[in-house]
Amino acid sequence: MPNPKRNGPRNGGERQRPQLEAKPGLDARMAASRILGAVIDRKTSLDGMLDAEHGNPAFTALNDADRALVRAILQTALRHLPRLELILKALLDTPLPEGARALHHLLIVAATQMIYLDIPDHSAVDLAVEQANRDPRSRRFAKLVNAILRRIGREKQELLDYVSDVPCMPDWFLDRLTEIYGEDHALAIAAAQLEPVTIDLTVKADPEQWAQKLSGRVLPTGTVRLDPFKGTITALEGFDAGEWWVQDAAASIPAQLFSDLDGKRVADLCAAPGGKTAQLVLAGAHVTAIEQSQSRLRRLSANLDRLQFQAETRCVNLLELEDEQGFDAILLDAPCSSTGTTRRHPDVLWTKDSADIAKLAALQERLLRHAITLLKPGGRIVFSNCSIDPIEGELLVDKVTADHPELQIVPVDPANWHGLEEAITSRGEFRTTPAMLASEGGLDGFYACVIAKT
Ligand SMILES: C[S@@+](CC[C@H](N)C(=O)[O-])C[C@H]1O[C@@H](n2cnc3c(N)ncnc32)[C@H](O)[C@@H]1O
Repeated sequence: MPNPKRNGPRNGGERQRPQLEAKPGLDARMAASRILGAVIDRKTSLDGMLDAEHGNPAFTALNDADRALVRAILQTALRHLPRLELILKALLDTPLPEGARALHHLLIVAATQMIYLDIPDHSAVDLAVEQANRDPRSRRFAKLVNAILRRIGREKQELLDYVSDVPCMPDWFLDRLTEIYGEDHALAIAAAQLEPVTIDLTVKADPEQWAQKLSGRVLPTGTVRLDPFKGTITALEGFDAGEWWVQDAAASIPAQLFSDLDGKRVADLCAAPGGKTAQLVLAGAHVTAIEQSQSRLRRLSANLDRLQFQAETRCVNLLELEDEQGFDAILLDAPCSSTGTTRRHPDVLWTKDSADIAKLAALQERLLRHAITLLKPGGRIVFSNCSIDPIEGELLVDKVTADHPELQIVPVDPANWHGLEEAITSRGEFRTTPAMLASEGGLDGFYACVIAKT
């Protein structure tokens, strides 16, 4: 047999590639495996890789239906990762070779489809075996892939029962939550993030009427929570007319913690994509929206345009912002670990660790200390973020207020928050976790605190 590599291409220099038969759905599964690998092994955040224009090339090359499939596979796989890994471990006589990461990801993707996404077993198995055969790193394991996945098909229910009590979080995070909230609450948070994701709207006016029109209900935050529906959000009544915007119930709390904002000069310091800017404008404030990312600021402006809202926008690093006049009120919704949003962003727990949380807390402390210098005496600042670790919330506020006798926490009045009393701390801060408002389907984890400057 001649060695094609040594002899080189024969027809005028053009290399002949074997034509691989196109298999519907195979490209999507290969993209899902590759992106899963980037999340787990290289700690790359999912959002960027699933961006329609600038995302991972394996994703952007897909049609809309395949993109939706990849999203569903990845969200589901990352939500259930510890259970899926335990199932694979139970089915393997010996562990996979350490470097066989492509094989591991391929098996997780196929198992996700068979166990959690109701894809017919034969189709998932065929495609996974084909995928293994097409990848030189996994080819020699094609028979193993076939055997393991067929067993999953046969023993699905037993396997699900076997892992049903396993919390779907990395150990370091579950340990940290247990330390903060106690074991029961920590396990409730782990369970809550497996619940179906809810869609919440903040409406300009009349939530009851919008809840009726769009088939939803009004939550204690005034948010309209939609019943599960098929279709696209942008096709719903009121979207084009700018009557509402999508915003998780918890994310709507911080901007509601100011008292009268009418006519006040208010800074929204980490503003994009602008959900809270819109609330401040709606409350009658003259808003200056500060955001350091040009592309995110463009998104904020587009969102405000749709809502027919106006705000001054400035693309600047908050740490370099100066303002002689001073603001009457400031909202600082700081960049954080986002550990309260794992229902929607399950990759967070696999791409961040405790060192990231500490780094982000240090950044937030600098941002808060600078924000205080921009506030007029007599003004109020609301500090918030979507982390559920007090290092980024309660403890950080303690540290900063301890150095500033002119700052005091203004307690939130539980009487104004019927149904959410459990989310108000003894000091009067807001502290939601995904395990709260359980009868309504939960909400994101958030921290928010009102601080007055004398
Ligand atoms: C948690 S998001 C804000 C969400 C926003 N408040 C909302 O409700 O739609 C944090 C934002 O802060 C921006 N950011 C981070 N560091 C910043 C800085 N030093 N100066 C200005 N903006 C910053 C990020 O680009 C990001 O858009």
